[in-house]
Amino acid sequence: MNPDDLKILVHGASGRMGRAVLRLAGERPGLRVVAAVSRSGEILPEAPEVPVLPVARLAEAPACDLVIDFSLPEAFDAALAACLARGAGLVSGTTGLSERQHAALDAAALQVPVLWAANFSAGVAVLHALVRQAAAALPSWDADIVESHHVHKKDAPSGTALTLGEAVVAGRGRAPHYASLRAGDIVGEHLVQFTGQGERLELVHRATNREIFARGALEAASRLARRGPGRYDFGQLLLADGRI
Ligand SMILES: NC(=O)C1=CN([C@@H]2O[C@H](COP(=O)(O)OP(=O)(O)OC[C@H]3O[C@@H](n4cnc5c(N)ncnc54)[C@H](OP(=O)(O)O)[C@@H]3O)[C@@H](O)[C@H]2O)C=CC1
Ligand SMILES: O=C(O)C1=N[C@H](C(=O)O)C[C@H](O)C1
Repeated sequence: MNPDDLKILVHGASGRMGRAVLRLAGERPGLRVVAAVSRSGEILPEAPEVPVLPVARLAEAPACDLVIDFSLPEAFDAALAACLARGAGLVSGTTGLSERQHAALDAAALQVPVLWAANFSAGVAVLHALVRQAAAALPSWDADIVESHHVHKKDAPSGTALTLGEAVVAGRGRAPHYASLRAGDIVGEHLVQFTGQGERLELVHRATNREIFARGALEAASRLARRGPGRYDFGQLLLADGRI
């Protein structure tokens, strides 16, 4: 893969995130969307010059270096298969994946670079470390994670809530409780709350524009271009020198 001319296929292109990726990809030098895949195969106004294939014709998509996937669990297997068939890397933000699908990501990482992240925002990348630190310092306090999203979101708890829950477990060995709210057009909010006797610690992240996730995924794609096969972590890739 040529890191100065990275050829990208966008999977789940007609969705909220797919369209944001198409809209913003043009801003990034060294990166080119060569095709998009959606269920209908209709040309998308965000990138009218990009050929769009219906999912049934994914195999006909042109060669690419990386697939950026924001779809749904039922569509995800096809995106991963397309990567393996082309020797292309994968940047995926699809949440609600099954254990089998996470195992398939591990297996694919033996052949191609793979980066799956439940959240491509810089703030949540930092929040993980804070949550782990708080959980380790407050092992006897109650831990709860409350996530709020728009009414169209299908999975609950959100992928971010679950990975923040993993940080809680890493810190104190016990899982938190989860609560999910679906309301209006909330882009994505996560509250991690530690409650003791007479005091409460709250760590909150609020996304107010989903373009931050699209920018994060494009940034991940650019950074993955210089890497070989393996499983990569968004936080580690982004915070390689400890800061954004
Ligand atoms: N990691 C992160 O930072 C973020 C992750 N997400 C996650 O990204 C995913 C997409 O979110 P969002 O864009 O809001 O969702 P949308 O529902 O808007 O988009 C989903 C996309 O997947 C396509 N799709 C659905 N079912 C199938 C199928 N059976 N076969 C092929 N394609 C299919 C849809 O096509 P069609 O238009 O035809 O329905 C659409 O293009 C979700 O899992 C969400 O949780 C979201 C934001 C940030
Ligand atoms: O579906 C969404 O919108 C979002 N999904 C991700 C998740 O499940 O955590 C990330 C973000 O919160 C938006």
